[in-house]
Amino acid sequence: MHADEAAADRSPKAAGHTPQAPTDGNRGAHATAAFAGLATEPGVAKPDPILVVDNVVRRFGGLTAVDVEHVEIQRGSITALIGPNGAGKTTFFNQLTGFDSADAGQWTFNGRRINGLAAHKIARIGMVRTFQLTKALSKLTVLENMRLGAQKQIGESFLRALIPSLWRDQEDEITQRAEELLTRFKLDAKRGDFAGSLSGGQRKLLEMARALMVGPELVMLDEPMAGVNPALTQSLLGHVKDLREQGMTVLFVEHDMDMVRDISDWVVVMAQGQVIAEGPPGTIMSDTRVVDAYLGAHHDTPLSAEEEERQLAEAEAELEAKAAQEPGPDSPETDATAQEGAGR
Ligand SMILES: Nc1ncnc2c1ncn2[C@@H]1O[C@H](COP(=O)(O)OP(=O)(O)OP(=O)(O)O)[C@@H](O)[C@H]1O
Repeated sequence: MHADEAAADRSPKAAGHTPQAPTDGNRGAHATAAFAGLATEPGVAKPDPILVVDNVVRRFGGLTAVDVEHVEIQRGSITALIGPNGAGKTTFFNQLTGFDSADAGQWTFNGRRINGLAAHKIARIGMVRTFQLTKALSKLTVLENMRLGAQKQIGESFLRALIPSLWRDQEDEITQRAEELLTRFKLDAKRGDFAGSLSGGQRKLLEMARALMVGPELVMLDEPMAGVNPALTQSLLGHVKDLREQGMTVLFVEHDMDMVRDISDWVVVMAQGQVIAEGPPGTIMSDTRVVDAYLGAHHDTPLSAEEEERQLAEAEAELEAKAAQEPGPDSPETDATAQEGAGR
């Protein structure tokens, strides 16, 4: 069996779930169409959500880092999760993927409740994530990192331990899949290098490739562009779009608004732990709630030309009045000050 197929067999798709993604190679257009006509309000229901989140709360002492009432992530789409620093995006990712325990809330993946499940179990059923700071193990080679990604996420089965041939077959499959992914991400030439020798961007690629080892349905990327040099930016963007083309759903946290505008079908905005807005990228970027959340202030509407003129004239008059009160350059006071300064 082809390694890709093997991985797919482990996914919930093989367990009977049938995603409604089209197969005509234009999933971007289909994703956009899926959002057409939706209200751009926080918590709006999606036509075919893969992830549904309800009332998730995470507190750190007196600080409520996450307090998300309801959010749905549309299957087969690329959804961006944006918000100012400290909005709670990473903490929210940590709750959903089992890397931290929420104080309250429940969420379902493909209709199955997964709150309370351990991170590796969530990964095994098809929901994986990458980290803001890459977790590649620097003293292991690129290939070993890939293989470890699969092993950790697939886990040890009783049957596998009992039947050595089954074990070897799976080892071969894992290596084959790792090699294929490394080729796809143009890291094959680096397979024997220590992960620690890779550039920031290559590490991001390795992390993304490693996440794909389990054949996931939902890929969650935490700031995929952070620390990536411009030469690799396009390549990374291409890989993210490619995930959607292959039928996966992508949810990513990002500060780079060019990337958000370029690749996302839908944008969810968080501020102070809550979802404050949702909508298509074009609409969201001009939403005053979003602008306010980012700039942390309320803004006046732009000044009219007359008002601008009036305020300028007022400021100039004020400056002139101040200058008239101040001593001139030839005054004795100024000379004394100048001599004082020269002696220091
Ligand atoms: N382990 C922790 N202990 C205490 N406070 C924490 C912890 N993790 C996060 N926080 C706090 O929770 C809030 C949300 O942080 P979080 O990192 O989730 O925000 P973010 O939106 O991902 O920010 P950024 O865009 O800067 O990564 C912040 O005020 C942060 O200081």
